[in-house]
Amino acid sequence: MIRLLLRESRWILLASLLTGLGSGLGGAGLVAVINQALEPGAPEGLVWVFVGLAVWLWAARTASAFFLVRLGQNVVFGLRLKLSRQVLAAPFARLQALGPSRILACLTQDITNLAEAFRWLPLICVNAAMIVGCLAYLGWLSGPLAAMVGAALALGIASFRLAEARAWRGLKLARECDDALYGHFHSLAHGIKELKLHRHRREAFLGERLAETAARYRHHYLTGTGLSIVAGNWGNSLFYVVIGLVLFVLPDYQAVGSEVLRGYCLTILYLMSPVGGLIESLPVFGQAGVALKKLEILEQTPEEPDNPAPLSSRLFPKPALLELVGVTHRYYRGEDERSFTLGPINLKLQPGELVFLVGGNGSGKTTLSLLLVGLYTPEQGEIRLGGRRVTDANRESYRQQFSTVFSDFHLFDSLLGFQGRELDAEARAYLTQLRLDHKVRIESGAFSTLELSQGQRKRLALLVAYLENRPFYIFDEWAADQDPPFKNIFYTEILPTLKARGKTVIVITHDDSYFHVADRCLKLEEGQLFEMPTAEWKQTRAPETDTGHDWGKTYAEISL
Ligand SMILES: Nc1ncnc2c1ncn2[C@@H]1O[C@H](COP(=O)(O)OP(=O)(O)OP(=O)(O)O)[C@@H](O)[C@H]1O
Repeated sequence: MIRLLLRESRWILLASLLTGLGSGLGGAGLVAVINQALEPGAPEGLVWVFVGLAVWLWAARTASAFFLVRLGQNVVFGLRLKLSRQVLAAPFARLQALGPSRILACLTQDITNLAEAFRWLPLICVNAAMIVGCLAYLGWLSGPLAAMVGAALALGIASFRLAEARAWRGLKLARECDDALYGHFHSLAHGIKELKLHRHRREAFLGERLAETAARYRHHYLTGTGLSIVAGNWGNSLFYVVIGLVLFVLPDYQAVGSEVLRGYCLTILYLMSPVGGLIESLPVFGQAGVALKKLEILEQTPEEPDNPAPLSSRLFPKPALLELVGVTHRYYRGEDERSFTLGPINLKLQPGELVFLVGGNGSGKTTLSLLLVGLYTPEQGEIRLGGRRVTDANRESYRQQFSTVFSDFHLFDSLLGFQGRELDAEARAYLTQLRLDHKVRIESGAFSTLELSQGQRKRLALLVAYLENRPFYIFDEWAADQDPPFKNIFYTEILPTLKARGKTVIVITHDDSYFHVADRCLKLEEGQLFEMPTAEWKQTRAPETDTGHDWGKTYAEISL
């Protein structure tokens, strides 16, 4: 963590450490002054030294705390952005393997634990400086007495180190439970309907899952922090042993004189507060250490090369032929489970082609679409666009050729990443066409609401895809949530219009009554891709539906 701090801003750190040290030494000086004031015949001007030291202590403590809190927040801010960037730069398959719960736990819990440690950091510095100052004063009072206190401190530290490994293990196990807890909270938030409607399921979820994991967390956390507290307090109590020894057991030390003994006892009692503060902070730092280790999972995730080329200098020609040559993708799972392999896939998609992709559940349609858009990297074979091979160096640019609405799409509350003065007007025209104008308004690129039905949300996602205006479109079962009139509009107006604009459109669908709309129908069976014979799908007829709509005309009017 210190390395992290140093990297962020070594000058603020240095300033805060110096002021922390100053405040600690000021505290020790204050004890010396108090001790002197208690002696008969204390010098007259001592009161001004006392006032000066008190003011200095206040100023140094405030400055040190201010510097370190600021530094801590800088680090937390930097870490939040850095880790979010790292998540965005990690390969999609790796993020899928990590799972959302682990990523969320890192981005929230671990950063919070680090922030908590930074909150404690100023106190640690002040306390450490105070301990050093008090020890120096003790040394000045009596060398042998200071050696005894030093020995008690060393014994305390050694016993803490003995317990530390087990304490660390407890905190680490507690942190592992965090990942599972986030998974349960995710189920709680997203499965609320299913849990409310089924009493036994709800009780099993609460009792067997959530409570069990939360109890495991509590057990490991208490083991971790409990050991730190016991070992730390044992170290602190050693000071009483030292005071008792000197006052009642070792007569030689009584020979040093009552003033020295009083100063000695006073300083030790004063010393116990900073030592106690240090002990209290140890579990917090233990947790921060565990958090840093966990964050390494994200930090060590390989990054995809970022291609900063502006969109105007696209690497791929338009319109372009998209080719998949011997492309495969495999999901690796546990030894005992059957793994799924897609491909080898050989496929050519011409510009302006409208292609339907069909197949049973689990046949590999979504996997193929993830390969097509460049979110998965082919394990074997290659993808070519306009004759140019897609590689790590140009994959980022390649992905910018696709507009998608996946079945698990996400809607942002505004048109992020879009520019242009006509944006609102264009978006509003589409809202009207998508029959959403009575539900959603768009102001400065922001949607007034996302509280919509699933079918309406999908229409909004379609609107975003339209505005993107890219050469390739992929819709994953888009029409599944649409009412019959709008399903008809989608297949008979929206898709042909996109085709007419020269877009290559891939539609994953089970709507066999609309297959005739397509130029080609591809079928996936257990990861193998076939071209369906035209006779099998060209005869299909759409159900009679009056839409009262002319999408093609509107689309042309809005003119992307
Ligand atoms: N992230 C993953 N990890 C491991 N296996 C996966 C993963 N995603 C999908 N699979 C497996 O790959 C196979 C193909 O899945 P895919 O989602 O591509 O099918 P699909 O044709 O889109 O199915 P559906 O019509 O149900 O959406 C399935 O057997 C599935 O179990």
